[in-house]
Amino acid sequence: MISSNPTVVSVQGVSKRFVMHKDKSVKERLVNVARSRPADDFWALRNIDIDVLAGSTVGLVGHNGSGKSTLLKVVGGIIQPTQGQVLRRGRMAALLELGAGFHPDLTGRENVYLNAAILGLSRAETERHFDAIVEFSGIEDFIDTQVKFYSSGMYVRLAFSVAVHVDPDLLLVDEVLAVGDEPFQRKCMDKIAEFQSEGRTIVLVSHSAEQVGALCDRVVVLHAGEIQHDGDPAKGLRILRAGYEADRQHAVTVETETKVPAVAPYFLRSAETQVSSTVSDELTIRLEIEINDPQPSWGIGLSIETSLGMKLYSMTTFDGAVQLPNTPGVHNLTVVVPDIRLGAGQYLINVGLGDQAGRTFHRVAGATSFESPRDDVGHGLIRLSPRFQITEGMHG
Ligand SMILES: Nc1ncnc2c1ncn2[C@@H]1O[C@H](COP(=O)(O)OP(=O)(O)OP(=O)(O)O)[C@@H](O)[C@H]1O
Repeated sequence: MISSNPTVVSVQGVSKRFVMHKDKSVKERLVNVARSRPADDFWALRNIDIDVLAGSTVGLVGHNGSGKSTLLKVVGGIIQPTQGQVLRRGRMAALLELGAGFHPDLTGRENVYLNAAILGLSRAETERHFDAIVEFSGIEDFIDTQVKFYSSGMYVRLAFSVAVHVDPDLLLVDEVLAVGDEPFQRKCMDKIAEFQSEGRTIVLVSHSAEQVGALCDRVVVLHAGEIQHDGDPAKGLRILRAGYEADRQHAVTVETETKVPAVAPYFLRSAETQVSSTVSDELTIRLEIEINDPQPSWGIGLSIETSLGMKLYSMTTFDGAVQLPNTPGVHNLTVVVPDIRLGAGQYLINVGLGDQAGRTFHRVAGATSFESPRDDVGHGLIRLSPRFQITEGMHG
C-alpha cells in the first residue's frame, strides 16, 4: 500500500472531446458521404485538475451527462484524455461498466483467473483467493457457467468480488453497484468500509446522495464537464440539490412567470441549522425572513427530509397556532426542536412561506441542512440506544 507519496491519482488539466456524428439514418449517412459533413465536437470534460490522496474516498456526482463516468474512465486509463494527463500509482481495480472486463465465452472460473491476472495477480495468488472470491460473490452454483448466461446481478457480484480480492490500492466504482440486489449492495458497502479502514483509496460515481454522504470524505460535483465543487461532501450534495432545484424551479418559473410578483411579500433571506452537542439531540433552525408587503395572514412551513428526498416530517405554523410578526422589515426567528433522534447522516430542511389560502410566497427546498452524528450502536433512520439485559438462570 502507498504511504510515502500521498497522491494516488493526479488528474492534470484533463479535457476530453468526443466527436458526435449526428447523422440519423443510413440514407442520411450515404447522402452525407458525398458532402463530407463536418462532425460536431463535444467536450465531455474540460480542464479537470484533481489530486486524490491515499486513503481518501472521493465521490463523483453530477447531473446525467455531466461527465462523471467519462472522468472515472479517464482515471482508470480506459479512455485517453484529449488534453492533459493522468498519473496513477499502485494497483488499481476498476468496476466501470457492466460487460467490461469479462469474456462472455469463458466461464466464471476462467474469468476470475483472467481478470485477476490482468489486475496483476499471479496464478498462485489467485488460487489462494479463489474460494473467498466465489464465496463473496455468492454464485457458487454458476461458477462453471459461461458468463454470457449470467444475469447482470450475477455479473456484478463476480466482478466486484474479484476487484476487492486483488488487494488494490485504488478502487474505482461506477454506478454498477446499483445493479446488485439489496443484500449484496449491503455487502459491498461493508467491503468498501473495510477498505476505508485499511487506508485504501476509492473513487466512485453514484447517483445516491445517501451513499455518497455516508461513504465519501470528498465530493467532486461536475457540471457540463467542469468541476463545480471539490471538497466538503455536505456542501457538494447541497450544490447538487440546488442544481436540481434550480432546474425544477426554472421549469416552474417558465410556467408561472407572469404570476410571480417582482418583490415577494414574504422572502426567506437565510436559514441555518445547528445540532447541539451539549443538549442532547436539540435542533435549532434560524430563519431570517423579510416582510415586504404584509398580508392578512402568513405562515411558515418546515419539512425535514433525508438527503435522498424521503420526507420524514412536515409542519406549518398554522398547525401550531404560532404568533408571527407581521410588520415590514427583516425578522429573525428561531425554531427549537428538542429530542430529534435521527440516525447518522445528512438531512435537509425545506422552508416555505405562504398563507392559509394556499398561496406560496417563497419556497426554498434544501434551505439548510444538518448532519446527525454517528451513533455508537447500530445504524438506521432513527437513533436508538438499546440496552441488553441478560437474564441468567432461566433453565433451572
Ligand atoms: N463514447 C462517447 N462518444 C460520444 N459522446 C460520449 C461518449 N461517452 C460519453 N459521451 C457524452 O459525454 C457526456 C458525458 O457522459 P458521461 O457518461 O461521462 O456522463 P455521466 O455524468 O456519467 O452521466 P450519467 O449520470 O447519465 O451516467 C454525455 O453527454 C455523453 O453523451
